Amino acid sequence: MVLSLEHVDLERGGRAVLRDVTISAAAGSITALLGPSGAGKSSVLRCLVRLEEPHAGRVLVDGADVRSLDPCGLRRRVGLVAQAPVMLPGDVRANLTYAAEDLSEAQVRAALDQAELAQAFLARPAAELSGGERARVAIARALVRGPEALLFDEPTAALDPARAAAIAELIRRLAAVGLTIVVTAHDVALVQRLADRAVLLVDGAVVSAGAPAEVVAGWEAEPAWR
Ligand SMILES: Nc1ncnc2c1ncn2[C@@H]1O[C@H](COP(=O)(O)OP(=O)(O)OP(=O)(O)O)[C@@H](O)[C@H]1O
Repeated sequence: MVLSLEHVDLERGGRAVLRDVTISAAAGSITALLGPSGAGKSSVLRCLVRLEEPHAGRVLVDGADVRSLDPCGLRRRVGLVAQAPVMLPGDVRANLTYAAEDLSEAQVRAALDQAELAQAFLARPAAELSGGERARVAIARALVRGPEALLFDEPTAALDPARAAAIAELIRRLAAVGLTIVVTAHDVALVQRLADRAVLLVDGAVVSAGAPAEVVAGWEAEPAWR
């Protein structure tokens, strides 16, 4: 699935959050959105699943304007893994199937496998999970409907380096099976290790886009952005 924003302007409370943003993420690739806090990275993800409506421009999923798609159908095809995933009371199974009683056992087990969690986790109380395990449950939850793309908001921000590396490898494997991935990050090491392409956003505008090493070098050369 190809995800794109074309000349998107987004405002909140009369303030410009995204300014003429054009981004395209190729099928089966990993695109990293890099930039300072408040640059608009999460807002790009929110536009892609239509949690935000741009004031100008278009958001396209495989060439179709998201406004022409049923929002529930869109969110089945494009999964969002939030920055601080909320675990609901109950066990991991309940966390995977809430508001989705029609899911089959096979779908639940496949999502757990893809998130590289043992099936025994299904019966574990979600409240008892470690940070890394929660991250994987959140990924399984986003995978359970068989999406074509996954959006990650700072997937490794709360994890220690070893767990962060493991989640980065998992994201790589998901792209390798064809999922289109867009990930927001502050962490330049993660961007370089993970992404096929990087986009630097500053104050709501795209400042540079291209090979991760080049985009990161531009970011590091400008201390005011960090
Ligand atoms: N619910 C909201 N209401 C009003 N303004 C908001 C809201 N959420 C975010 N903003 C503002 O929109 C701008 C972009 O926020 P966004 O979360 O997209 O940035 P970000 O680059 O993802 O930042 P971070 O790295 O800190 O998560 C910021 O100035 C932020 O203060």
